[in-house]
Amino acid sequence: MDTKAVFTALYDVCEENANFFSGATKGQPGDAAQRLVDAMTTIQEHARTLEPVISGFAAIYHHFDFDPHIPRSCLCVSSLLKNRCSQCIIFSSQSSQLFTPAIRPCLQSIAISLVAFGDNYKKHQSGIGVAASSFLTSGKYAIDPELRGQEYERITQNLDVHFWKAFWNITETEVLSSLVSMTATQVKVNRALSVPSLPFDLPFAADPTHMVTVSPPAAHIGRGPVQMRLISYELREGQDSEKLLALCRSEGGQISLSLGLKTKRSPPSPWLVLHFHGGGFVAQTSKSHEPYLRSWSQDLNAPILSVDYSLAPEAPFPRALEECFYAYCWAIKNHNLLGWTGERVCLAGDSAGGNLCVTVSMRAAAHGVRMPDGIVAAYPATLLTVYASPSRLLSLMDPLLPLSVLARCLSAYAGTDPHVEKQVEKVSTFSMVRRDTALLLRDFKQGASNWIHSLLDRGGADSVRKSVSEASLTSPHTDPPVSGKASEYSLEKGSLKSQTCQDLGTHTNSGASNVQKNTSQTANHLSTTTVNHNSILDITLTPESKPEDVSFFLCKEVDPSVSESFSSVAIPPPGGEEDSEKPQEFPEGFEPLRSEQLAEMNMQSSPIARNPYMSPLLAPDSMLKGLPPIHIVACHLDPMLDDSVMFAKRLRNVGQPVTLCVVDDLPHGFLSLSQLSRETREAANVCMERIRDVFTMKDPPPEMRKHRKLERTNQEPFATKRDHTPICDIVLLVLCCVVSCLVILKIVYKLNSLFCLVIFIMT
Ligand SMILES: CCCCCCCC/C=C\CCCCCCCC(=O)O[C@H]1CC[C@@]2(C)C(=CC[C@H]3[C@@H]4CC[C@H]([C@H](C)CCCC(C)C)[C@@]4(C)CC[C@@H]32)C1
Repeated sequence: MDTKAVFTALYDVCEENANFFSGATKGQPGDAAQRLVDAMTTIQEHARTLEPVISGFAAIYHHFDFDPHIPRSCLCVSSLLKNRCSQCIIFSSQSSQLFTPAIRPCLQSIAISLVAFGDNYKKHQSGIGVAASSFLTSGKYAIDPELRGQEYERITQNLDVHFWKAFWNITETEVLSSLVSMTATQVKVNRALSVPSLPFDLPFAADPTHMVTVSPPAAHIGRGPVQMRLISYELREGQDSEKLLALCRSEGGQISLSLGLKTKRSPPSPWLVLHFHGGGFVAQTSKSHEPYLRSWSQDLNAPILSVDYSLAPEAPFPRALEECFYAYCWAIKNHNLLGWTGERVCLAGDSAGGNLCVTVSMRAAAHGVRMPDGIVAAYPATLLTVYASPSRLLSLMDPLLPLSVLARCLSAYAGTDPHVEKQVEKVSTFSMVRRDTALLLRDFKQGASNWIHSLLDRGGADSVRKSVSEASLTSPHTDPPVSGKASEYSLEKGSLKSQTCQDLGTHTNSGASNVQKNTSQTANHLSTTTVNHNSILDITLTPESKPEDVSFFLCKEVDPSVSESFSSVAIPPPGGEEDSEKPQEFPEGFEPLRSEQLAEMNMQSSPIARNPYMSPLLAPDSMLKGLPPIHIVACHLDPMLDDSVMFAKRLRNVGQPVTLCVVDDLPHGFLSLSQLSRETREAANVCMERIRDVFTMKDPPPEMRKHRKLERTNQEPFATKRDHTPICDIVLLVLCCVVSCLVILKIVYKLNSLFCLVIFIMT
């Protein structure tokens, strides 16, 4: 990268903008324009102090490349800096400018929905009330980006994981899920299953005459059925068997099997996709991911079994892993019920689900059962520790997955979330919609008056905002942890420790690794380590354990080739001895811009996050060697892109078949947006093609080890499907209709009462 050119371009952009806003072209600058001019000058000053530091880094960037053809996110970040950073810093609400134009409106709509939802979160008792009120309040956020930015900041920094759970599950409400269903591919089989957790045997892969017992999930929340969903475009033999029907769970009256009596049964498919959904380990279900799963099922002509694993913070690590592994083994054992011959199975998942694909395979290897035939992981989370990387810096302005939210998901999954201790009344949007609709009109009135108030009076908007902030201060969600709870945390952690160790293996220490060595140094008195040649468990679960003082160290270990270059740059390891005393120093003259919002954010990840079953990027070579071929489909604007590149490099270095595809200009989570634009649909199709490769490939050819990069072209390379109507338009249309109907109903109701009164008086 030509750092000099980048900085020159940045100075020019700032200069141009400053000249423009300083009124060189049109009269006197106003207050807002003056702020922009000042911001441009500040950016220029900061850039001047940063230039030498970045030039130093530029000399070693290439050590982090997967290979020279895949531009690293360093480059992406700097090109963003060059082109758009000034815009983003100033217009926080415009961070969606980073993304491909087609999905910008969707991201903006999601951001508006988020702030409106945050505004009404906990204020209303009925689900429809929250929805209607959010819809009304969204008006003020749509027209006022600055207000939106402020509210977005308040929400992302202060609201806890239960808020994110509620918002991320919003598409599971009946209204939205029916809408999504209507626009998605229609499938013959869509069944929610509840598999009782009982131990069973599977053949030992190396010697099928021996059996391995698969124990049911037990960590944290005890034994309970494992939930999954079977999706199949065609009805296949076995899928309507008595045995499978007995496992069906009801989904609030929804028809889960749409077939007539005469529906033809196709023979079982030789392929099965076992899917683990994303959602930060804390939210979403197979239902939220149905749209793209249904279309994959059609295009791949294969059944898909998607696992609804238990979610954090109620069920932290390793519960989800245990359930997904159990579901994997159950599917192998019961292939005839799924319309699958048992031939090829591909694990597929996005984000948190990508993590589970890898860790389930690691577990299958550790247990000696059959391995999956391949893994397709979309923007997977492979390193769940807190350390900075260029792509992670993107999360500072990622509209879908901001840094504070990542940190919350992490502590929820690691079992260190303080909010889980409290009996929080959860806002389950799904159940709320059924509540008394009498609350609706009250909420509706309140929302409408807030909105009108905010439109008529800007001061009014401020007071609404203030009352929201005050409410959030007193809300149980944002209370700081009570000190008296500390002992309870350690108790809980203690139990987690024993469960995890017992469950994830009782190996002997036969291959000490550096990872283990380092973590033991960190918290020597309470660490529990069981290590053998193919598994490491290092669980240090103490409230006293130090923060991430080894993360930098681990970074170097992940890729030893970079350690020398790294040490030649003077970066102090985070949390080092000197560091813990002094605050972080910045280059001379550099004054970081600070948010006025007080954040309640825990940036210290528990040492459990370094367990390879949680952060597969930290697994020793021996554990990676047993994995099946892995196809990673990452994207440019993903905070976890660097982790994916490093993971792919590690796999390649140990001789594992791996492909890495980086999709341009799309955000983390593009699969969930696949119905919204051509670009996201193409990217989803790339994932599907990788799954097809797993099914059709005989042995991984040498070129598997090479990367592939998807360039966006003007032709439609994956034009297998018709264009869908953009779902957000439909959502908006339907919401408009619902609100208009309600208004009409109310008017009719009032007129009716008036009419009755008149009749009464007349008679
Ligand atoms: C300086 C850098 C320091 C970095 C320190 C980082 C520390 C933490 C490191 C690692 C921790 C990793 C933790 C776990 C990672 C999990 C990743 C992970 O699984 O992330 C997923 C979380 C859910 C989500 C955001 C996502 C994808 C798609 C999103 C969905 C798209 C549409 C959906 C809307 C609700 C639709 C609304 C429609 C409306 C009515 C208009 C939306 C937004 C729901 C949420 C998902 C990614």
